[in-house]
Amino acid sequence: MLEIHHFLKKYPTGFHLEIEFLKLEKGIHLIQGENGAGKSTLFKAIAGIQTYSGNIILDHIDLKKHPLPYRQQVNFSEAEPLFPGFLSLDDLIIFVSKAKKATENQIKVLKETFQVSSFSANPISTYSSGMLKKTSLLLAFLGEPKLIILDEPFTTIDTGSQDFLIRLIEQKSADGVSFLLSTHQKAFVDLLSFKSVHRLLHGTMISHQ
Ligand SMILES: Nc1ncnc2c1ncn2[C@@H]1O[C@H](COP(=O)(O)OP(=O)(O)OP(=O)(O)O)[C@@H](O)[C@H]1O
Repeated sequence: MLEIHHFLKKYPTGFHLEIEFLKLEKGIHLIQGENGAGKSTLFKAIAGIQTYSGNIILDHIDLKKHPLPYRQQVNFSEAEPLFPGFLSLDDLIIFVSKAKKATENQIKVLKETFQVSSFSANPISTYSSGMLKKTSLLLAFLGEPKLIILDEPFTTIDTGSQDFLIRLIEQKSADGVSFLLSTHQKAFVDLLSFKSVHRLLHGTMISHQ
């Protein structure tokens, strides 16, 4: 499904993340690591919003050679999402649905699932942190991605929302969608069945299974 070759990302601060080779088969994958280990850096690169050296390939599509078809297949919810405050979730749904080719029915189901209808027409500047997180998570499920990257998806959302997010991930995974997840919350590691688990340690990746 996803292959990474000769990956290198260096920041001016001196931090560098290096992955010689990584192959992830279809399934749910966990990336662990302490604060600052490089998880978000890796996720942003795989999502196509971070420069890097090397190659990232999803189902034979190289991100650098074919950025548009690649990005059509990969959705990303950031750990701390930022959106223009004057837009509403409904505005973002219209924009992202066009880019990701989401159907009206899918939008309706996702709005019901994430229970966002009470605030989705309001400007994002008025959202609580949980509403903002739901906004980012909902957008990550739009369209027909092959890979959904969820960086710390369980933070700030309430326990009911955490439960339905687990179910949604399992359901989408059963439909053939792969996931790349990070979480500092151990309880969720035990709730999902991971195909592989990897740990980043000072910019180096150690694979456990
Ligand atoms: N834009 C940037 N410019 C310079 N350094 C950065 C930048 N973004 C991240 N870093 C550095 O890269 C390293 C890895 O950061 P990253 O956000 O990828 O870690 P993380 O594993 O996601 O951490 P956390 O668990 O705290 O979210 C850190 O040392 C951080 O300071």
